[in-house]
Amino acid sequence: MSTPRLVVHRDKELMAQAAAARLITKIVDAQAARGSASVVLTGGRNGNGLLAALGSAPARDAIDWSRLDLWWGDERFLPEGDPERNVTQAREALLDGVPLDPARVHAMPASDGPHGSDVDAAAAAYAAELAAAAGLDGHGGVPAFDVLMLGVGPDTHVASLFPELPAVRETERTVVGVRGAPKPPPTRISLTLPAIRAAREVWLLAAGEDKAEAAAVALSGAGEVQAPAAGARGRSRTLWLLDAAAASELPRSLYPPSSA
Ligand SMILES: O=C(O)[C@H](O)[C@@H](O)[C@H](O)[C@H](O)COP(=O)(O)O
Repeated sequence: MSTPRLVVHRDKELMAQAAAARLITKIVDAQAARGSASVVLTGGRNGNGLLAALGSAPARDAIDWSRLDLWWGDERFLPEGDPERNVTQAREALLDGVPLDPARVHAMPASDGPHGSDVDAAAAAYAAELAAAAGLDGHGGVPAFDVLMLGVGPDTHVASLFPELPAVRETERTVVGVRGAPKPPPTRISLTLPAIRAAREVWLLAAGEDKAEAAAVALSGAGEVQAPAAGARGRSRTLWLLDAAAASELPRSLYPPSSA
């Protein structure tokens, strides 16, 4: 697993804009190299802020939207179209404004979909969809994601993997149902750490004072069960994209030289 590298930006707006520019370049390079790109989106304010920044980026249409596969790291298990669903918020922030191939937008099942209220069946269906798309360069039953993005919770959760809860301890399955999540709504679907760690690159987004303690804990050697963000590593790169407020409690030794 790759060692986390940090980039600290002045504020959360600049972090979102810089992360969006970074994502555009990553997608364009992947499409040039392999003909398509595969990205895992995250819910939350930082994740949606990045999508909104991408939508207003001058270079956004350097991306061939028709050759982009989008997946989700987690989803709130709510009815289709619920404003609290991550896919609903992503559509509003960006997706409805760009010419994606609908067949390549892989939303996680809703609670009024074919699996009804059975969140475990819905999670298993998404795992099967990932496995079917894994292909020859897939890894551990999921596609070789070019970038997997994760917002970081104040308690160090990523996706819907919360400290000490069963989902963060999962070592076999790639997708699980989550009940009793401390962040509402309580029922969710989430990629597991094995699925997250199959990604080529994992980018963790942490902006705001309320993430300072989580960043410091996750980057200071905490275990992944106590601090799930600590276990979110990419096969070739792990990048923490922070603003100064979220980086304010990091040990000075962890600060990247450029932001000293
Ligand atoms: O479904 C969700 O709620 C998200 O996927 C969750 O993991 C989020 O990314 C973090 O809680 C950070 O959220 P903020 O960026 O809003 O702080």
